[in-house]
Amino acid sequence: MKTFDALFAELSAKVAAGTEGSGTVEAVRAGVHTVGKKVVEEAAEVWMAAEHESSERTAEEISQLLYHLQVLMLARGLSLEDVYAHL
Ligand SMILES: N=c1c2ncn([C@@H]3O[C@H](COP(=O)(O)OP(=O)(O)OP(=O)(O)O)[C@@H](O)[C@H]3O)c2ncn1[C@@H]1O[C@H](COP(=O)(O)O)[C@@H](O)[C@H]1O
Repeated sequence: MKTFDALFAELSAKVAAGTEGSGTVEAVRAGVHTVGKKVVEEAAEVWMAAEHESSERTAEEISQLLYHLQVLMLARGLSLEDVYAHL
């Protein structure tokens, strides 16, 4: 099972390598404005799933929000440590 840290390491490596065919690389190239809108969209989907859908659907939407938050971190050049420092 993939963890938050393992996903971030995977995405960081893809962005650093500029891996062609990677949706993450494409999203980071699109920039903070585009990724930020996706974060807001995914957050709304988490809210709706939590209120109206199953626990499994909610967990799935949360996983997508976590992914898009990591893409936003990469687009801003933030590390896990930058964020963990505030937890
Ligand atoms: N965990 C994820 C992940 N979660 C969500 N997403 C993206 O978020 C989208 C889901 O958003 P929506 O629910 O809005 O679905 P959608 O409306 O059909 O998607 P869009 O039309 O908005 O792209 C998916 O289509 C993926 O593009 C993810 N994309 C990639 N990953 C993981 O990231 C890693 C690297 O992926 P690549 O960069 O694509 O190689 C791999 O381990 C993947 O499993």
